[in-house]
Amino acid sequence: MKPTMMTYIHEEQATLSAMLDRYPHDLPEIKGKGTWLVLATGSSINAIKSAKYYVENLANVRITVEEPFHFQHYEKMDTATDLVLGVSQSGESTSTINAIKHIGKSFPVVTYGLTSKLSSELAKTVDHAIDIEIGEERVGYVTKGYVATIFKFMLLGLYTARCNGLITETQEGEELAKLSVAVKSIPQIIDTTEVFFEKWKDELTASPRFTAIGYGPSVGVIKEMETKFAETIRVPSQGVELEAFMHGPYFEVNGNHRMFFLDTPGEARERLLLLKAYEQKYTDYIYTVKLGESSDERTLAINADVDIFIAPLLMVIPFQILAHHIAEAKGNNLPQRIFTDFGISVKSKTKPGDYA
Ligand SMILES: O=P(O)(O)OC[C@H]1O[C@](O)(CO)[C@@H](O)[C@@H]1O
Repeated sequence: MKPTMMTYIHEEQATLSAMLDRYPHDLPEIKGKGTWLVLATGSSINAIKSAKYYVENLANVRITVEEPFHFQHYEKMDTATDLVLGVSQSGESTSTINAIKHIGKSFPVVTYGLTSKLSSELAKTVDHAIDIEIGEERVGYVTKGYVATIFKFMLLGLYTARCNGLITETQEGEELAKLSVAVKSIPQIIDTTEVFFEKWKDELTASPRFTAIGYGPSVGVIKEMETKFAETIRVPSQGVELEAFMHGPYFEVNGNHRMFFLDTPGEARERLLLLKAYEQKYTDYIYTVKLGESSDERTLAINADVDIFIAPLLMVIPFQILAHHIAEAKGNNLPQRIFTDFGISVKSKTKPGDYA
């Protein structure tokens, strides 16, 4: 039988747990490098945005995350940059490979690549390749590889903190224990999402438009909702940062709009709740994905003991499942691949994806 998104979603817990067991495995010892540039596109850039704050806080580094094509052609390299990391699950996204080649030729900076394919062009291009450790994901709408990319980057941050003496061995162990708690909660998140989908299936499936709103570390999550819903459900879907939504996009809201609010602790939460209450006057279709508990039936509560920096690893899982289920309920035949010549035609990939 062909694997589906759900096949890989159900493998997420075991995969991440095995990565934890192998830690620090193939992670490089990065010492004395404080200004990192990360280049990635699609789900890979969303994954890095999701892990960025965790890594920055722990490893005391400054991370700039950029779209590689735009960066290569229009941005100016910060000469303080002392590490460049290209992230591509397939290792075959041309923009990431080309930007790394360009930087390697023009600047004396060490390059790393994070990929699940060590034989890929990205892996061959960089000075040091790091394995995402999932093997190949044979469904193009990536799920397991997405959370594994977040996780591996988090583990890289943790190991870097340790290598630079920023945390003790005991603190490193405590951090690994926190990550383990997060990983153990995945089956419960899957179950909760299944119940949520069954309840709201009809109105979600009938939606002409989806918007997700969040802030801080959740921005990676809402951006991945945008990517995953567009790839699978194939109706306009947008992830908008909370404050950005308040400066224009709110004019678009109408009674058909389905809106997801990502409710996480933080200073910005008051504004999120104000916005949610405001929009509830204009559409009935407001849903919340919340860290913690809730008795509200339109809230999908992720009851896991994680902080806001680890939360993006878990909060994306409901969106992965909803993307799959809503697409199937709409009658989109996901195993039937479409636009198979796209990547080569527009030169966004070095080769067609090897999908089931
Ligand atoms: O992580 P990669 O392999 O560079 O892929 C980036 C993006 O490109 C796609 O494969 C589409 O071309 C997306 O599914 C993916 O998110």
